[in-house]
Amino acid sequence: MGLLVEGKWHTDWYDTASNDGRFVRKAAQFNNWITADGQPGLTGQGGFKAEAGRYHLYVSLACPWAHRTLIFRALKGLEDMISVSVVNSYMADEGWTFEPGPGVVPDSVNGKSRMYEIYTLAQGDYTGRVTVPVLWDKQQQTIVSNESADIIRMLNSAFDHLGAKAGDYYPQDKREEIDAVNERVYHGFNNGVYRAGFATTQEAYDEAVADVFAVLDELEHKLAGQRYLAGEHLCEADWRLFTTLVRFDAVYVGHFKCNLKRIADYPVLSNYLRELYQYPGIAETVDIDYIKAHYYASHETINPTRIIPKGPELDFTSPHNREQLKSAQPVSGVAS
Ligand SMILES: N[C@@H](CCC(=O)N[C@@H](CS)C(=O)NCC(=O)O)C(=O)O
Repeated sequence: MGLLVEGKWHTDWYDTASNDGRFVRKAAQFNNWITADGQPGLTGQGGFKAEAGRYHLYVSLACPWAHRTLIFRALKGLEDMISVSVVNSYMADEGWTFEPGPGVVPDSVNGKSRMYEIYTLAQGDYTGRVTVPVLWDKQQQTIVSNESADIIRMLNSAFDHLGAKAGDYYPQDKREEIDAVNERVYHGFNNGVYRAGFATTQEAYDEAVADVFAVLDELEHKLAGQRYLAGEHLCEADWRLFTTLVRFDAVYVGHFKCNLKRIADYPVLSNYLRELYQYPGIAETVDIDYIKAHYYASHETINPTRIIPKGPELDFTSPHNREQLKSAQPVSGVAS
């Protein structure tokens, strides 16, 4: 674990001391958008036109934020248009690397061996954390974005005219509702598990765990009466929830001490999780062994022995009962 300061790599764990033991996630620093015509998007510079073969994703299979981007690449059928590299699951003194190992797909675009070299290639004097996912532009030789929330919105629509699969996971008429759910799920749950796991005071941990389970209790109730988070249509908010749910029993219960309950103890959420896992193309984006290897081995301050637990036994392939709730075709026709 480390960070870049003016283009130089420094070995450093997260600073929680200046925040009373609380883990505070820093905002991403590359905020450009790929658009259909290359016009500027919501933030950043223009000049990133959607083109097949032009862009590359750098991901870790462990990272729930990077996982979102792999899911959207699969949902939208962009595998042939956007290439991918996968870092080694072990993140140590050099940060993310392309050291050979299970699941690793080397950096075929820039031939680098460490992720921080991709950041310095884009910006020689970069200061900040070196995170995945990174969306890379092979043409301009730079980072388009390192913010997963933005990347999935680009993948959702910018490549549609080039033959991406139909399906709008952020439809205009649902945006307000999706944004509100995202807000709650992000702070309390997606980032809540990290706030619990990386807390260095009892108070910070207690606060975070209370948030995590308040959200889970709420969602268990909500999803008992509706198929998906924004109603009958599967949407972006569901996929953002999914990446944390699918890691929860394997990693967040034990390693991050979010152990009041497991997802297996929530019948509605268990069925919902299985439905999303079984959605075409999704199971292939989930690698539980890689995920466990990353968390238990990389966070030395949390698990100094680096022993990876054997369990739990998980089966996301068994039947779910969600068909009994009404579903509808997403706006432009993805099967429900
Ligand atoms: N805002 C980013 C957050 C990404 C993020 O924090 N990724 C983690 C892995 S799960 C990372 O690369 N951490 C390395 C570090 O902080 O040094 C996003 O959602 O894209």
